[in-house]
Amino acid sequence: MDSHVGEVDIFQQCKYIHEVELVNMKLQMRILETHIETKDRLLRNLEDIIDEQESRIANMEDFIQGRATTYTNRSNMLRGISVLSLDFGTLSEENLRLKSALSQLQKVARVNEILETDEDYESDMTSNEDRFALSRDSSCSVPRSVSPQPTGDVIKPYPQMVQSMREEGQIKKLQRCAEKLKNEKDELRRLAIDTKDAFSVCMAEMNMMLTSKTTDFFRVLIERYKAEMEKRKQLHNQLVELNGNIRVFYRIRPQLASESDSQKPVVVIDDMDNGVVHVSNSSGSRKTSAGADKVIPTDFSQDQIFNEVSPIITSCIDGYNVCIFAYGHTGSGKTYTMDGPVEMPGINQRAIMQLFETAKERTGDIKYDIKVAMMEIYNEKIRDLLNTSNTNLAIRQTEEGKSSIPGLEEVTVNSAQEVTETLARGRKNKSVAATEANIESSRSHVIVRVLVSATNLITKVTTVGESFEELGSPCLHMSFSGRLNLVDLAGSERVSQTNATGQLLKEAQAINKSLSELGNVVLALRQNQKHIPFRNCQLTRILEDSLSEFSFHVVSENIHFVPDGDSKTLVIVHLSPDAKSLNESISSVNFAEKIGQVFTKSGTMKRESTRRSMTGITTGQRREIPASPKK
Ligand SMILES: Nc1ncnc2c1ncn2[C@@H]1O[C@H](COP(=O)(O)OP(=O)(O)OP(=O)(O)O)[C@@H](O)[C@H]1O
Repeated sequence: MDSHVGEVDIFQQCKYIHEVELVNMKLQMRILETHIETKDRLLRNLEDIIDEQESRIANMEDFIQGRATTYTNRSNMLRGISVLSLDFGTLSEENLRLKSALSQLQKVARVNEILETDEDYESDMTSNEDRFALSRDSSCSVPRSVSPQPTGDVIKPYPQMVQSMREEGQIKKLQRCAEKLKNEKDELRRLAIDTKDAFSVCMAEMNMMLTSKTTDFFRVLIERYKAEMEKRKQLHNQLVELNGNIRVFYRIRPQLASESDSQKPVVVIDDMDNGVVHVSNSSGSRKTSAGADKVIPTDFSQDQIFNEVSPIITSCIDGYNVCIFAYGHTGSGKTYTMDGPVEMPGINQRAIMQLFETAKERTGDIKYDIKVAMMEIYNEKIRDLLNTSNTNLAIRQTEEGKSSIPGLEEVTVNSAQEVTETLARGRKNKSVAATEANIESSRSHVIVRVLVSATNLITKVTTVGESFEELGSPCLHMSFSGRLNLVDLAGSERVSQTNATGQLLKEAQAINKSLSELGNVVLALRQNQKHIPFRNCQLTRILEDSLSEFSFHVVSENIHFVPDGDSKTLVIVHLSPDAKSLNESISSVNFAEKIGQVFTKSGTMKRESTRRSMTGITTGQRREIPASPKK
C-alpha cells in the first residue's frame, strides 16, 4: 500500500513538472509570436511611411520644377508618423510585460540551477518541485490552470509537502554539520589539552633552566662581589694605616623587652657588605652608612665581640698605645659592650685578662706589670673612680711633652680576681642618673686605663716603648710599656630629645661638647692636619698621648727611638634598632662617617714604613734622634 502511494506521488510530481515545462514552452511561443506580430506591424507601418515619403518627395520635385503649385501629402505623412509612434508605444508596453515574464522564468531557472548543484540538499525531484513552487510565487502571467493541486487523503498538500521535505533536508544537513562541528570541537579540545600539557612541561623545563642559570650567574656575581669587597677592605685597611690607624665598627644591640617588638628594626646590616648599615623609618626614608670596617650583628655574644677586638688589644703588649671608644646615644649599649653584666663581662675585663695571658706566655727574663686606673670626666672635671677623694684631678705636661695626671690611683693587678674587684670598685663610683631614655644612664665619660710595663729581670732596667723581641739583641737590657685606654663615652643624645633641664641639661651640654671635640680630633688626625685640637676639652687632653702619633719612646742609654704613629684607635659606634632612636642612630652614623673618612692624599711612605700591622709586626726602620736627659 505504501509503495503504491509512493508511486502515485512520483507520478503526480512528474506530471506537475511536465505541465510546468509545457507552460514554459507555451509562454516562449507566445513571446515569439507576439514579437513576430509586432515586427510585422512595424514593417507595415514603415512601408506606409516609406510610401508617404516617396509621394512627398515626388510632390516636392514637382513643386520645385513648377509642375505643381502647392505642396501636398504633408498631412498624410504626419498621420503615418503618429500611427507609428502609437504602435511603438503599444509595442513597448507589450515588450515590458513579456520582459518581466521572461525575467521571472529566468529567475526560476537560476534557482533550479543553484539547487541542483547542492548535492547534499535535494534530489532532482524535489528541486523540480521547488522550481515549480518558486514559479508559483512569481508574478509571471502563467495561467492558473498549469498549477494543479494534488488530491486524495494519502497525498499531502503540495506546499506542505515541499516545506517538510525541505525542512527534513535542512535538518539532516544541520545535524551533519553539528556532528562535524562537535567532532572538530572535541579534536580542538584534545589539541588544547595536549598543547597545555606540552606548554607546562616546556615552562617547567625553562624555569628549571633559568633558575639554575640565574643561580649560577648570581653565585658567580656574589663571589666576584665578595672578592671585590675583600680587596676593597684590604685597600681600606692600608689606607686606614696610612691615615692614623683609626678603625670604626658598628654594633647594633638587640631590641629590648620594653621596646615594641611589633615594629621592624630601623637599623639593619647590608646583606652584601658587612661594613654597611641601613637606617630607615617606616615611611621608607633611609640613610645608608659609608663602609665601616665591620658591623657587629645583633646576635653576637660578648665573647664574639671580644674576638673581633682582641688583635688590637694584643698590640698593646707589643708597645702600642691603644684606644677603644664606645660611642652612641643613651641606651644604645655602650656600657654593656665595655663593662657588661657580671655574668657576661664586656671588653674591659676581657682585655685585662688577655693581657695577663699574653704576659704569662711571654714570661722568661721579662717581668710584666699591669696596672689599672679608672677615672671619669664629669662636667669637665676628672674624678678618680678608684679613689673617691680625688674629685678634681689636673692634667700636667711632662718635660718630654707627655701628659700625665698626678695623683691618679693606679692599682697593680696580679690575678683575674683582682681585675674583677678593681673594675667593680670603680663602677660603683660612677656618676649615673635616670634619664628619659635610660634608667641608669652614664652621665660621664668613663676611662679604664691599663698600663703594661716590662722589666728585664737580668738588667733590672725598665724602659718604655718597645718589646724585646722586636728590638733585637742590642736592646735586650730594655723593657717597654704600652697603654690601653678603654673609654665608655657618655650618651650622645641631643639635648632637645632628652627634655633635660637644670643639672641634667648642664651635663648634656658638657657631654655633647666633649664628643664633638673628640670627633674633631679624630678627624684632624685622619687628615694629618698640622694642628690637632687636643686642648679643647678634658677628654681629648687625657687621650692626647694615646691618640697622637709620637706617643711613646724607646729609651736606651744614649739613644731614643721614636716610632711614628704607633697608636691604634677603635671606635665602636652603637646603634639601637628601636624606632624611637631613629634620629639618634642617624646622627651616630654621621659621626662614624666623619671620623671614618679615609684621606688618600695625606699618607706618606715614611709613615707606612714605620707602622706595624694589627698583629704587631714591625715593617720598617726606626729613625734615631739625639737622646734627651733621662728622668
Ligand atoms: N648587646 C646587648 N644585648 C642585650 N642587652 C643589651 C645589649 N646592649 C645593651 N643592652 C641593654 O640595653 C640597656 C641599655 O644599655 P646600656 O646601659 O649599655 O646603654 P648605654 O649606651 O651605656 O646608655 P647610657 O649612655 O645612657 O649610659 C641595658 O639594659 C642593657 O642591658
